[in-house]
Order: sequence, then structure tokens, then C-alpha cells
Amino acid sequence: MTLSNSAPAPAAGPASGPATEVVLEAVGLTKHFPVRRKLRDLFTREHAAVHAVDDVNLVLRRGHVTALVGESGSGKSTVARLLAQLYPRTGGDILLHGDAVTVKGGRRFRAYARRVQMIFQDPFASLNPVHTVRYHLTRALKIHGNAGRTADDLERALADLLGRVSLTPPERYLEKFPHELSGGQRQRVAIARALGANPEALLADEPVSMLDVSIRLGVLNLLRDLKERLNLAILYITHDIASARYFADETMVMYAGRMVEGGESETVTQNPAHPYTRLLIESAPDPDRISGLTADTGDRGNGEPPSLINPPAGCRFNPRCPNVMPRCTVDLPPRIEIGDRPGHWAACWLYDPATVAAQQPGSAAAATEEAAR
Ligand SMILES: Nc1ncnc2c1ncn2[C@@H]1O[C@H](COP(=O)(O)OP(=O)(O)OP(=O)(O)O)[C@@H](O)[C@H]1O
Repeated sequence: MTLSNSAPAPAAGPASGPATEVVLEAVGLTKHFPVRRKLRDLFTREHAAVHAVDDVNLVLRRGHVTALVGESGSGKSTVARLLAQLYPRTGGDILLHGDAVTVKGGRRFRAYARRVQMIFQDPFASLNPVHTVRYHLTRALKIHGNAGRTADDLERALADLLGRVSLTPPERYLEKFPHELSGGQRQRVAIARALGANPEALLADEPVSMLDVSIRLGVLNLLRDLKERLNLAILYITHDIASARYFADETMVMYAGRMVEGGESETVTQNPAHPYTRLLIESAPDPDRISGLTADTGDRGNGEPPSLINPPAGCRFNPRCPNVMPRCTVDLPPRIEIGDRPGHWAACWLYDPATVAAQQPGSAAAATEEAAR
């Protein structure tokens, strides 16, 4: 589906639809950023590009938080921006209620943004310092047609929005400028602004990582409460896998532009299958704590992520992988079901029975390889 200019305002509000209904889906989502060409490149046919996101599949459901976890530079923000239709994509589809949607700004974008809203990492940067809370929220309500008809309607809608993010009484906050609020209050205003669209899906890009440690839990709890009360589908982007366990129903792990593991958060964090997920968990100082709520950890693990201009062949994690096998440097692993819990998968040859058998000492493949050395 392409939202047309004449499309009526989407009718489905947060309260409608069963809890497990799929709201937004990425199918084979791909984004390559072209790299600025040097003079000598003009004489070659090569077009260098950053392979930021490759063949990403993910599903956001009503009343469900899906975490997208990975190191800095793994492509998480690019996935969120693609889902928000802020970037054109190189390939793949974005399905809203099962219909493929492409929007390129203007009214179509607004119609889409009414249903899919994004929350950014830095609430200071996302709120305009010269405008009050009232201005920010009124604008969101008006743009998305939720301000009502009278001044009283608008006041009620403003109070309702601030109440939803626990900034009460509203008159204490409405006339404040962003610099007069704490980081946590600013992020709550940014969340209220997103709710002003009455969306079905929220894309939260590291929503607590810039906040003071002591208030992270409060903002995550607020998002969880909104998920339940408003039946929202939430994408929670974080580099902190332990906070995903605490907050998300489902966790997807991303490495160097590709999804490497997914499943219920409890399973992925307590029984990680992919060597990269294990590395993420092992290198967290204390796997049982909710580290996103106590520390900002940034990059972790041994070695460096690969170049995304010339990513490694096969599995992109193979240069850092403690379990690397010959096949991993050649063939891209597909999603393979782990079998411990429904829906738990890893894109890793370790779980391919045929590959594992071929690696056993004494197997024909291992003997051929030995002879070739
Ligand atoms: N506009 C752009 N032009 C070129 N390359 C880009 C652009 N945006 C992102 N990239 C590159 O794409 C890759 C993925 O970046 P992205 O910001 O999506 O990762 P991330 O996992 O969200 O990291 P972080 O946690 O640091 O935000 C990185 O190599 C980044 O340098």
C-alpha cells in the first residue's frame, strides 16, 4: 500500500485491535549509504557504500515491546529511521497492518506518522529550546488532528497527555521551557508529544541512555505502562542487553547490519545461542543486574566490529567469533531454529546439523580440509 494524498485519517487508534495483532513489519529491510567517491573511483565501476542494514526482518505487535540490541554502529538507529520512513530504503518492504507502505514526505508522511512515532535518544536535541511544553504538545495535537475544536478541548487534551506521562499537575509544566526541566522530564515531554499523534507504534531509539542513571527505570516503567494501557507496539533500541531482558517481551540482536538472533527476551538473555550474543552478555560486568539502569556501557566485547564498506563474507561476526568454522567465512548463515523455546532462532552455522557433522574429526569434509592444508 502506498498512502495516497487523499487517504482519510487512519481510523485505528491505540485502543483497537487484539493484543497480538501485528502493527508494523520489516521484510528484507536494507539500507546502503553511498560513500563519497574519490576522483579515481570515477574511472571504476565500483560504487562503495556503507552496508548499514542488510535483509532485516522484524515484527512489532500491539501490546508488545521488541528490543533491538547491538553495539554502536550495528545499524539499530538506521532500522528505526527506516521504519519511521525518515530515510528511503535500498531494499525490502515496510508493512503497516500487512500493507507495504512507502512515503516520501508531505501529507503521506503525516498520515504514516500518525500511526508510527519515534522517540529519540536526546530529548534536549529533539525539543526546541525556544518553545514551551505547551507549544510542543499543542503542535503535535494540531498536526495530527487531535486538538479538538474548542480551547477547552485543547486544554483537556494537553492535560491528558501530561497525565499519561505522569507530569502532573499539568499547569506546573505547560509553560516551562525545555531547559527548565530535568532530563527525565524532557524525555517524558518528548514521549507525550509522540502520544499526541495517538500512534499505534512507538520507535524508541535508546530512550534512556542519555538520562541520569537514577531516573532510567522510571522512564522505562512509564513506557511499559503505556504499552499496556494504550496497547502500543514498541520498538526499544538499546546497546544494553540486560535492560532488554527487563523491559522487552522479545529481543532481537543485531551485528554489523544483520540480525543474528531473536526470541523471547528471557530465552535470548538467559540462554543465548549466537556467539555474539554470548559475548555481549559475558562482557556485561554483572549479567543479573539491569545494567542499562545503572551504567552506560557503550561498545563491548573483544575485537572491533568489521568495516561496513567491505563487510566480511559469510557471517559478519566470523573474524571475532571464538567458534568460527571454515563455512562461516564463506556462506551467510540463515535463521536456524534453536529448538529450546518456540521462536528462538540464531543465524549461526553452529546450529546447522549438516555443517556440524561435517566439522567432526574423521568426517569426509574434515579429512579433505586437512589434506588441503
Ligand atoms: N547518513 C549516513 N551516511 C553514511 N553512513 C551512515 C549514515 N547513518 C549511519 N551510517 C553508518 O551506518 C552504520 C550504522 O549506523 P547506526 O547509527 O544505524 O548504528 P547504531 O547501531 O544505531 O549505532 P549507535 O548506537 O552509535 O547509534 C554505521 O557504520 C554508521 O556510520
